Order: sequence, then C-alpha cells, then structure tokens
Amino acid sequence: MSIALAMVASPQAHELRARGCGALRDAHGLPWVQCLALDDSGRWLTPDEGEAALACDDFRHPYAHAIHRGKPVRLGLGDARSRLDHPDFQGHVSTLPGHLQLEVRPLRAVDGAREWLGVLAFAASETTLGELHDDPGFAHFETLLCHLWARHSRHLDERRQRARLSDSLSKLNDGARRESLSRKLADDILGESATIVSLRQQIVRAAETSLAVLVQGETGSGKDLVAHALHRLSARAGGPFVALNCAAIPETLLESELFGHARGAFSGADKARTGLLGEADGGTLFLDEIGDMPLALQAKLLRVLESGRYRALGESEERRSDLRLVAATHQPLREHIRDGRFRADLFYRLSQFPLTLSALSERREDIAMLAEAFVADFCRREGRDDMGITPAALRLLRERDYPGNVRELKNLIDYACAMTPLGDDIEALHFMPPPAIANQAASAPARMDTAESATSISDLRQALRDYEAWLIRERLSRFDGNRSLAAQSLGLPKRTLAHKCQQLELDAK
Ligand SMILES: Nc1ncnc2c1ncn2[C@@H]1O[C@H](COP(=O)(O)OP(=O)(O)OP(=O)(O)O)[C@@H](O)[C@H]1O
Repeated sequence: MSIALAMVASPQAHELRARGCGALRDAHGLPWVQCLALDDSGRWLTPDEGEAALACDDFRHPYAHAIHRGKPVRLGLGDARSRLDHPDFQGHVSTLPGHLQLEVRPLRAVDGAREWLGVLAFAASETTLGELHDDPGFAHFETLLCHLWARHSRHLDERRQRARLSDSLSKLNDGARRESLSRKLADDILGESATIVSLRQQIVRAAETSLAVLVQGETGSGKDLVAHALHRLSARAGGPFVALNCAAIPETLLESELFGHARGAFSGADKARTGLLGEADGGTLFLDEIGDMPLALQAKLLRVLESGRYRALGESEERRSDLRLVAATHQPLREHIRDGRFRADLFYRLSQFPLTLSALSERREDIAMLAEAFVADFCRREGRDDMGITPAALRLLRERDYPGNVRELKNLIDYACAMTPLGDDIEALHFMPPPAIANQAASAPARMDTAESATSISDLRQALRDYEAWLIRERLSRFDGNRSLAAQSLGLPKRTLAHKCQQLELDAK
C-alpha cells in the first residue's frame, strides 16, 4: 500500500518511474532496475538517468526485442554481454555479475492513446525472478505503473496540445492585429501595388521591434513618411520623434548637434546643449541622408548604437540614451562602403531591419490613386470644391517619368489644381507650365543685369540673397526636387546646397 501511495503521489512521469524502480529494488532486493520511456516519435527509448537514447529498431539491445515482440524477454546476462554488442546497452549492464538473468518487460498503456509506454528492465537471480513472478503484488504493481504512467503521458499530451492551441491562437490574433494595423497605415502610405502592400506589412513588423531600421529609396519616394509611421506604430509612440538631416548641417556642427555640448566647449558655445541623442531618449531618432555623415562621426555613432552611451563635447561624464534609430538614404551605401566613404560595420548595425522603397516608375499602378488623393488634399487645403481628373490627364500622369518620385507627382498635381478653373476637372494641358511663366523663369537672371533693375537695388546683400534663392528654386524645380542634380548643376556640394536651402528658408526637398 505504501508503494502504491508513493507512486500515486508522483507529480511527474519520471518521478513515478524512479519511485517504482526503487520500490521494486527494495522489496525484492533486485540489484538493477531501470525504466526506459518511449519518446513521442515512437522510435527512441530513453533512460531517465540522462543516458543516451536507444533506437527501437536496433536489435543489438534486448529492449528493441521486447517492444517488437510485445512480450517480456528474458536472457542470461553473460550471454547478453557476449552476444549483444550495443555499446549503450553494455554500459547499462557491464558491472552486473554474469550469472544473473535480465528481464525486459514492455509496458503498454492500459487506457491511454499511446500503445507502448516503454520498458521495465531488471536483473536478478533465477530464484528471485521466480519469487517475483509468484508474488501477486508484482502484477498489481505493473498494472498500477502502467496506469499512472499513461495518465501522466495523457496530461502531458493535453498540456502540449493546449500550449500549441494557445500558441496558434495568439499567432492568429497577432496576424489579425498586424493586418488591421497595416490596413490603417494605408491611409497615410497610399498605394495598392504589391511592393507598397508588402512595405506596409514590413513597417508593422519592424515597429514591433526595437531594431535599427535603414530605409533606402530614391529621393521623394516616401522615406520620411516611413520613418514617422515606424515611430507612430512603435511602443515609443508616446516618446519624442527627433529628426536630423545629416546633409543639411555643416560638418563642423553635426557632432555638437547630435551629441550636445557643455557650456564653453568651443568658441560660440555660450550655453550647454542637450543634443539630439539626448532629446530622443525614450523615442525615435531619425537620421535622414545618413550617407552624408562624415566618417569620423560614423565611428562615434556606431559606439552609441553598440553601448547606448555617449559623451557630449567638452564633458567628461558619459550620458545614456534609450532610443530607436531610423536612418534613411537615397545613396547607394554599398558602393560608398567599397569607396571607403561609409563604414561597413555601421551599415550592418543600421540595417538590422532594412526597408527598401521602390521608385514610383516601378509601381505605376499606384499613380492614379496617389493623384486623386493629392487633388483631394489640395481642395481641402485651399478650400476648393472637389475636382476630378480627366482620363487623358491620368494617362499622361501614368506615362511620364518621375525622377522626383511621389514628391514630384504631388507638386505636379498641386500645380495643375491651381491652374484648373473653378468647376472644371484637371486636364492634360493643366500640367504644362504656361509659356509666359516658363519664359519669365528663363529670363529672370538676365533681367538682374539690366540698368532698370540695378537702380532699384538698395541693399546689395538682400539682392544677392534674393538672386541666390531664385536660382536655387529654379534649379530644384528644373530637377524635380532632386537635390543631388540641382547641387551638381550649380557646382556645389550637396551639403552646401542643403544648408543654403535651410538658411534661405527654401523647401530643401
Ligand atoms: N506612398 C505615399 N503615399 C502618400 N504620400 C506619399 C507617399 N510616398 C511619398 N509621399 C509624399 O511624397 C512627398 C515626399 O515624401 P518623403 O519626404 O517621405 O520622401 P523622401 O524619400 O524622404 O525624400 P528625400 O529623399 O528627398 O528626403 C511627401 O509629401 C509625402 O507625403
């Protein structure tokens, strides 16, 4: 009765087997008793002592014979040692005297779903084995062992099934939640092309993590939009979103802008400044045009990303900032790595979750939807009645090139909306600049030279600033907002152009 109680009280199958083996050893003075459990695949028998599993179809050990026959197997140990050359089995019985008998009994689940549970193996003298079999308590013991073992296995199966069920339910919920987020995102990141649908799904995935995201894509393709969406959907949405355009800040100021500085750290630093790394603590730092970051600063940024620590200029104390970094570029960073202009280690650290935006010309099917949304935006902004777009105008939009991508399309639509008379729909002709404006644009620099305009100038600096602003605006518009091309055409580094745009309060984009 005490054996039965101890077995019933076993919380787990392996304890049940250990208590059963112990009881058998003690009650009958057996020198060696062991249980081996059949695994879920039904192919391996595993001892509880953490020894190696033995294959059920390897007939070099007697456990396989017992399972396959479905009946107990008995053999002399001396014989077993010389005939059966399975190393693990030999390991089990190597220290036992050769005159003993080995009995292996397959154990079957009485009421469980699993047919075979495993085997019970023990060694004893022939006399002891005889006594054991004559003892009616042994048969009860074996029945109880099988019954309890099967119950444990059943519970384990149920637990696993429940875990699998709850796992797949939570995956299903996750899937539904992600699907609904990515549908919501479609209100901001418009488009139904396969690449945009997949982009929205990736944004939702990336937002769930704190991985650094590198957004790559041509100018005007929506990188800024993606960075904002990542922040909004992330757990950091309640924290700050801090953006820095690395191309728009002179190299010398970039470091203090990012890292901050102590008062008096350099000439002109009359006040201490936190720096954007500190400002972004608890939120997202968006580094646009990361390809323009100087090499020395790249190394420092890498250190911040690796350690979360940084030191402001002129300070000895390290600061910490817990931020998620989103970086963006339209430049081919891999080429820059080959040319030694961008650090490979930083590139890999930034692109823990890479996102690539396709050019608008690769998803022309989105053009009509974008155009209609931009027309509606214009009407809302300008308080105008809704207007449509004629099929011919839409055809023109679908067919033209877009080096400036979605931004270019948006500007084009804004212009056409402004050119469309009240109550009319936008027609193809409304996308063409009127000759008067084109001519005026072409002749403006020349007019600056005329005596008439020269006499009206009373502030040379202002006049030069106006001329510069006009010229930059003209180039940006000529190259559809592409800063690299505009800068190139004016013989300026792109960073300088971006800086000038900021100073002159021009839309740098
Ligand atoms: N899929 C889109 N749906 C709606 N608007 C879009 C989409 N993609 C871009 N836009 C709009 O196009 C304009 C340019 O987008 P954005 O500034 O995000 O481009 P960018 O890739 O960051 O450009 P740059 O490389 O010049 O910084 C913005 O007005 C933006 O709202």
